[in-house]
Formats: sequence, structure tokens, C-alpha cells
Amino acid sequence: MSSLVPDVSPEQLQQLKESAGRCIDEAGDVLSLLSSEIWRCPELAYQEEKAHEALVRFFSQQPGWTVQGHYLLNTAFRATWGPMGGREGDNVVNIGFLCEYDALPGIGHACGHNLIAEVGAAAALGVKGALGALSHCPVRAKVTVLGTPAEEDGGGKIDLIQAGAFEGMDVVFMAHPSQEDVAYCADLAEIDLTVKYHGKASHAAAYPWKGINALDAAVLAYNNLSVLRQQLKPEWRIHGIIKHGGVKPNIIPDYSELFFYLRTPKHQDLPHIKEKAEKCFRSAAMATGCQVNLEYGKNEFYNILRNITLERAYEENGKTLGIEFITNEKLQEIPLGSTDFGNVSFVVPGIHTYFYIGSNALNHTEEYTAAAGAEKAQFYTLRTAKAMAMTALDVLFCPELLQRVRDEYAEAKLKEESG
Ligand SMILES: NCCCC(=O)N[C@@H](CCCN)C(=O)O
Repeated sequence: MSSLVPDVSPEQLQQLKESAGRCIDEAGDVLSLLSSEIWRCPELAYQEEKAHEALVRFFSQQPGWTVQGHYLLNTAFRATWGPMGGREGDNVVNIGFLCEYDALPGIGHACGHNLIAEVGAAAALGVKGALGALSHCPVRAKVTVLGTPAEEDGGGKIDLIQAGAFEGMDVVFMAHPSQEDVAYCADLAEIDLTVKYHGKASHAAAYPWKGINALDAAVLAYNNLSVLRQQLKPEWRIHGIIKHGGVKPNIIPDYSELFFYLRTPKHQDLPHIKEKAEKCFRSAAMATGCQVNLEYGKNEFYNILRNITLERAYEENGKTLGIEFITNEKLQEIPLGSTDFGNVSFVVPGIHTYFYIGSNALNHTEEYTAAAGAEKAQFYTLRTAKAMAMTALDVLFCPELLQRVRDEYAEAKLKEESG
């Protein structure tokens, strides 16, 4: 362990970590109620009004927090505690914990974002509880909880970055429900794409030759992409749905709409997959005589800029709590989708970890929705929060660790951005 700030011994740091764990356990009931309140009322991206209200109420009822509802976004919030401690002129070390709480259409919290909110809130309570019990805290510590909506659709964290919400943060943490415990996973860069074909209606039996078939364009495009996949790099992903394909069999469809996700390991590769996909969509328009409109999502999701220094510290703390991590780099390179945390990782050093919730069900299934709302998930959720809180305390009390985190972040960002 790096050298600690003056007048804090390794034993005292360990006592602080244990204190954080006790604070999290003591708040276990209210945290579970918070999580289940969010889980019971699934709300879609940018529409998480009840979840926002529950989280704002939660922190407003906790002593010492400054809470801002509707923070920069209608369903975002910020809760801060501190800065406290240290000496006049000391730099503030601002630790951020991120909460997600948007659900999926038709299957509710099938990605367990109610548990992401709980982990973030719990870890923040743990750090605040441990520091607040000190007669004097030798570092100027601040804890910031940021409610970041719309991860599943649109990317609320990206909106918040653009609005300056992450300015002044030194390190950020969040954890995502999964099937295993892993400190890092190679989430992909991603962009949404909506494709609209406009044709010409006609009676499909009487005079089909008068029509221009928008459904044919959609089907041709879908098949173009299906064969394109053979020529894509194995980590690249193109997948989607036909959202609209016509209204009646005897009316040649004059409108069809597709919704696709394009994904690459690095956000610098997104232009290349976009170019290939656009050829598939535009050639289908040419083949059928349709007009085509391509509408990209407002935010590109970045891949995650990993911070191995922080990951290792998190793993060391998690192991003391009995967490068994996947550390095989090959398994960590298997993407579990995308996240707007990737964009955050390019503006603030941080980790987006994954944690087991007591079920082998797969995300984005009804079984996972049930698992995310089950009592069994609570033990794993609070254990993850404790590991995050312990790592935050390491960052606060080990200046060398914080410096190594910063140095790795600067080096990785320079390497990534120089291609
Ligand atoms: N890595 C966490 C996975 C969460 C998730 O499913 N995110 C969505 C984001 C889609 C953005 N358009 C995904 O499909 O990866």
C-alpha cells in the first residue's frame, strides 16, 4: 500500500474501511427500500421521474447532504457532502459515485439499474459515515453522488459531461449488475441509427407496379447488413429491428423504419462501421426507388478508458469481502455491450465494475428483471458498495495511489487519442 497521509496509519485506514462497511449495513433496510421502489416503477430513459424523486428524497432525508433535483437534466440529481477536513489551502479530493435508474421497454429493470442506484447511494453513505465519525479528517474530502439518467437510450452522462457536471471530480465509481464480479470489461463504443424509407402506396393486387415498396427496402437493407457481418472484424457489432413495415397486406408500404446499433471497440472506429452500414441502407433505397433518411442518435457512446491502478485497488478491497473476481484478460475483453460511462472515463479517471447479484440469468431478460428485484441481490449489492467505498477511502488517504491513478489516466488518454 502506498504511504498514507500524515497521521493516518494503515490500521486507522482499515478501521475507516470497516466503519464504512458498518454504515452501509446499518442503512441496508432503507437502501433496499430505495432500490425496490425504483424497481417496482420501471421508467424509460429521460422519463425516470419517480426514480429521481425517490433518490432526491432519500438523500434529502440523510443528514448533511446538499441535494439538487432536476440537476442540469430533468431527471438527473446531484447530492454532495463536504468538503470537510484538511487544512486551509489543501486541495479538495472529490469522489464521485454514479447512479443509473432507467429501465427497458416491456421488461422493466432487466439490466438491474435499480441496483446501480443502490450501489452508488450505499457507497456514498459508507464513505460519508466513516469520515463524518472522525474528530478531524486529515484530507479535504468531498463526496458527490450524481444521478445519471438514460444510459439505455440517449446517454444522460454525455449530456451531463457537456453541461459540466463532472468538473471538479477526481475519481468516479459505479457498478453494473452482471453474472460475475469483474473490475473491467471491454464495453464497446456505440451509436444509434434510425433509418426511414419513403416509397409510394398502391393497391398490392390491383396495380402493384404503381407502388414503391418501402418494406422491400427495409428487408433488402436488413439482408445487406446480414451479409456485411461476414466482412466485419469479430468485435464489431451491427444489430437492429424493423420498427415499422407497413399497415395492411393490400397496401404497398410507403413507409418503413429501422432502428440499429453500430458498435466498435474504439470510438475512433465508429466512422468506419457507419460508412459500411450506410452503403447497405442506401443501396436498398436505390434498388427499390425509395427515398432514405439516416438519423444518428445525438450522442456517441465511447469505449471505456480503463484505469488498471484503480481496478487493482478495487479488487484488493473486494477480495477482503469474499468477492471472487474474473481477472482473465481474455474474458475481460469480451464486451458486455456499451455504456455512456465510457464517455465519463475520458473526462475523469474511474471504474465501471460489474457484480454478481445471486443469479445466472442474463441481462435484458425477464429472468434478470426478477433477479434485480429479489432480496437475494441485496447481499451482493451492498458488498459491492463496501468495496467501492473502501477503494474511495484508499484514494482519499493514499496520495501516491491517487497520483498513480491520475498518471495512468493521462497516459491512457493520450495513447487512445493519438490513435
Ligand atoms: N455495459 C452495460 C450494458 C448496459 C446496456 O445494455 N447498455 C446499452 C446501451 C445502448 C445505447 N444505445 C447497450 O445496448 O449496450
